[in-house]
Amino acid sequence: MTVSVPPVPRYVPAPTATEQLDYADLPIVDLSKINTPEGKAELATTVRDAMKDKGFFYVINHGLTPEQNERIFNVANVPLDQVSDEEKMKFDGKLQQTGSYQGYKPRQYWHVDNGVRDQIEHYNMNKDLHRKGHPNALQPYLPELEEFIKYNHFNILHPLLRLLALGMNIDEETFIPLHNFDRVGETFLRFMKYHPRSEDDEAKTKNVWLKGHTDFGTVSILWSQPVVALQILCPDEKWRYVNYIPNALVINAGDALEFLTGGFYRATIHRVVQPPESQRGYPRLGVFYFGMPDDDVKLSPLPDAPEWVDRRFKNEEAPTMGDYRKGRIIAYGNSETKKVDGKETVEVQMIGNVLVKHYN
Ligand SMILES: O=C(O)CCC(=O)C(=O)O
Ligand SMILES: [Fe+2]
Repeated sequence: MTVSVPPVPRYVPAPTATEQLDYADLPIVDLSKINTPEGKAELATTVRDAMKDKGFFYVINHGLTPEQNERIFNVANVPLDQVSDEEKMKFDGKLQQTGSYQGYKPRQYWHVDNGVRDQIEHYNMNKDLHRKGHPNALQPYLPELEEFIKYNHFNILHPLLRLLALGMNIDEETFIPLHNFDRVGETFLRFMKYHPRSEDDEAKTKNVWLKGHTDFGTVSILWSQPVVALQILCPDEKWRYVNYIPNALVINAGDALEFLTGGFYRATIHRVVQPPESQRGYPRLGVFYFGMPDDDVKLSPLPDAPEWVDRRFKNEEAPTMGDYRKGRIIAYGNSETKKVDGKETVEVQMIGNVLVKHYN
């Protein structure tokens, strides 16, 4: 980091889980290999296969040190822990009115299941940090957050988008102009805290903290943290845990990448459940960078994309990223979903012309 780093209270996460759990077997991508032509070619194949076969993979050697990682989790805790409820209300993002993730999402904003509402709080910052104001406690950290956002954008998101394009045998720059840093778009940084829940809530939701969903952008970057609770829906229809690798990133594709590539890459379904016994009673703090195309990008398959097998809409009906993300954000956890015949656990809703599924 080149900016000054003022002191920050330490965030101590839960201890590592002691249980043997059913973990998804996910590939590990060493991003430092991208710096040579041979390494880059090798990574393009690895990333393509990982995304197509598993839908999720880890990234290591992304260039930030374990100390920088620890620092960002300390800073992430500030807007959640060091800001009064009154000030939080002032910076409420009112997502379901604005269709935009900027500001706070308070607890109990979404319906999970059987009348139970969520216990998740987050603070979201647009890639352009200066588009909105921020709580007082966060002010000293804005310069380093700006650096962190740029790091995620240019040193992680863009390189991954290049590898994903190379993996399709198309021009490696294909996705880059769609993910401009300076254009209007929703790509954002999220600090997210899951608070422990009552036994009653766990029973009524069958331990589901965040319902199964696909992300709506192109590439989601999760900064790995120790509380094991994220699960992915595997091809054999079993939910498996994503394991914790210190200072790794967990990467997955969202709807916009599926739409732009005509289904070459598919958005992966994932959810968050109650952590195992050894980590119960602890909060779960997460740091995420959600990449998505600029608002005006039309999400129809690119000219170079292969024939779309499980087509989600006609090309001429493709939404723009702006309209699609607004629709998804406004509807999430708030509007009616319909159970799919014969499948108790799958619910659907229409976002414009796009059928979206939710899973329990
Ligand atoms: O908390 C996690 O690990 C995943 C969160 C998530 O899926 C999301 O915010 O879209
Ligand atoms: Fe997600």
